[in-house]
Amino acid sequence: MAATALADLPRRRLAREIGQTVLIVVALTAVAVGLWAVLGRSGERIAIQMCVFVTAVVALGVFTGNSGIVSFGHSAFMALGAYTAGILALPALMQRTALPQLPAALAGWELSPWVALVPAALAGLLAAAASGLAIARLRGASATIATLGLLIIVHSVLIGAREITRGSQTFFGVPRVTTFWVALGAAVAFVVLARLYRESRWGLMLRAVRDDEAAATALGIDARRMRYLAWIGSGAMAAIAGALYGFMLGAFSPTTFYFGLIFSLVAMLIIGGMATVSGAVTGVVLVTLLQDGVRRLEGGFTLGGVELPAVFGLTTVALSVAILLIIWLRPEGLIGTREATFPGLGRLIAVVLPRREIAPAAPVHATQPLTVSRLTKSFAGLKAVDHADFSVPPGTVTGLIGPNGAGKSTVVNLLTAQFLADEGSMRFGETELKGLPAHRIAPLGLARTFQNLRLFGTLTVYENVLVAALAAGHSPHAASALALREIAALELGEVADMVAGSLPYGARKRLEISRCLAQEPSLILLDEPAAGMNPDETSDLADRLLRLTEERGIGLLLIDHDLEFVNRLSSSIVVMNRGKVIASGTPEAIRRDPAVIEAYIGRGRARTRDTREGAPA
Ligand SMILES: Nc1ncnc2c1ncn2[C@@H]1O[C@H](COP(=O)(O)OP(=O)(O)OP(=O)(O)O)[C@@H](O)[C@H]1O
Repeated sequence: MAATALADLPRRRLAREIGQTVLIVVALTAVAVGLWAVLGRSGERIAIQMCVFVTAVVALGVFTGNSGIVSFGHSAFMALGAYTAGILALPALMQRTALPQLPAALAGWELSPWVALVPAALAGLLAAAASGLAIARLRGASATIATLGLLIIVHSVLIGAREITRGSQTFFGVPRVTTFWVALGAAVAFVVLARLYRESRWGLMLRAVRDDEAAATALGIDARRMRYLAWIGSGAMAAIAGALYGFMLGAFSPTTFYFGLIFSLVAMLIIGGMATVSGAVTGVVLVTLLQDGVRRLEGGFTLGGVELPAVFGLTTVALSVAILLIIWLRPEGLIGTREATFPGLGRLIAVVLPRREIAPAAPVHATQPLTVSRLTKSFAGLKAVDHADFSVPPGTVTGLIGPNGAGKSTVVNLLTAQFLADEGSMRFGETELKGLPAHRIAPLGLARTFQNLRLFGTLTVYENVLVAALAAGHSPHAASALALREIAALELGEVADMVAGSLPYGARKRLEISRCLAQEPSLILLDEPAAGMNPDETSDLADRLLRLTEERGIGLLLIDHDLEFVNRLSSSIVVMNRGKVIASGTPEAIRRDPAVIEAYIGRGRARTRDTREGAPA
């Protein structure tokens, strides 16, 4: 991709995003209006329920889709929203009849249903803010189980608080104001909100955390905070969806918002594809149509003259079969991991959007040395790093070599707080790194790559680099210009719009370095950047790294088994063996050091990759 085409990428991406949102809104409106037009009154009812469920599933997707954590707690937020809005909007006479013992603070408000949506959202927000303190700390199955706990707790509280909710009895008399246009308007508003969030700085960072939490944290992204923000936002949105559902039903009980509801909502999200807003909407539309179709057959029907009996629960069976089929045939859901798109529309919108410029590279003027003293880390008695001492002068390339298992990667993992050090200190300039949480390391100017590539697999090359620049605190405009610069620097322009997970190996390796550079670090810890590369690729990488360090003054701590590569780049080399630093000095001095020769060859390792590729001899 030529530089001009690369500079055009953010504009095309923004146009595509706008096109995607327009496509969802138009498709949803067409289905809703179509149902009403074709089926009349019953179609209108189905369309209203479909749109209310779109608000609920889109709200659920804001957390579940972007964090990858399935939540069963969102119907609890819906219940809180429905009861809060219902109580406050209940006509006074009805309130006295249905809830004679309602506490004075809640009685007699008789709010307009639209005004009642505000306290409903607040109730969801507060409940999410409180429960999120625990849930945002968790990930995977433990987080999902915690959300299940939330659902059970809220359900029990609603049943227990009889004076406020009528307990397990039906809560009735709620004004039925969720009309077709209200439901459609809310669904469209939620779609736009969810799309804005997904493509925002916070949404992109949470998706990076979802794809690889360790890599995101190494960029300075606070994973818990990102999950917490999404949980709160989606909790408030789910409460509004719940209030609209209550205003649609007019009467409900705690059971309305229990397992049955959340099972349907999660099923819709899984069927459509939970990673995207278009997936959430597709899931709701398809499941609504499926359920409605099957419900018509539930009471029995005649097929080719044969009378088939009524089958109770056929809709639930159909939904379960649909989920099983999707999980089996297309685990990422019908829409997949990329938002549904309409290419022509994106190109049209691109014409009116401004172009971004590629930012010029500025030297970083690294001034902070890295000083490691008496650093120690044991794993179950094995001293992976044993009182290691070395330093990396600012703006220089220092090699860190040693045989397999010497402790090199563990040093990098200690420096970036992936592991906690047992003893010793690691100072970067004036700052002690020991004790800092992982996401506080990158902002100091310390970036890293991983021995086993850790990219954000569902994000594009551009988004991988963009999220690094955003995490470094740049404005969206500056981050975009920076991302383009680093993509061009590593010659990734051709693949800039491709999903990182689909790149060839060499390009992935370069992308990891490009992502580091977008943070404008003063020191990069490169863990085996040339591993798996052929000699031509390795020599090409060495040229690039030399250019980067010379032109920009960035320092490198370079780990690699290819000693020719390390020798070519490094002004000094630190050698580790069995956790200890056994030598340090210039490449020439290291090559002649008897302890180093012993470590590499003395133990009969002459045929290892290290020695083949130019071990000190
Ligand atoms: N998370 C862990 N749990 C237990 N042991 C570990 C862990 N990480 C590393 N080790 C052990 O610590 C020692 C040092 O490993 P480390 O990966 O740091 O070595 P290395 O020099 O980077 O090796 P290589 O060049 O093969 O990557 C090894 O014996 C390894 O098995």
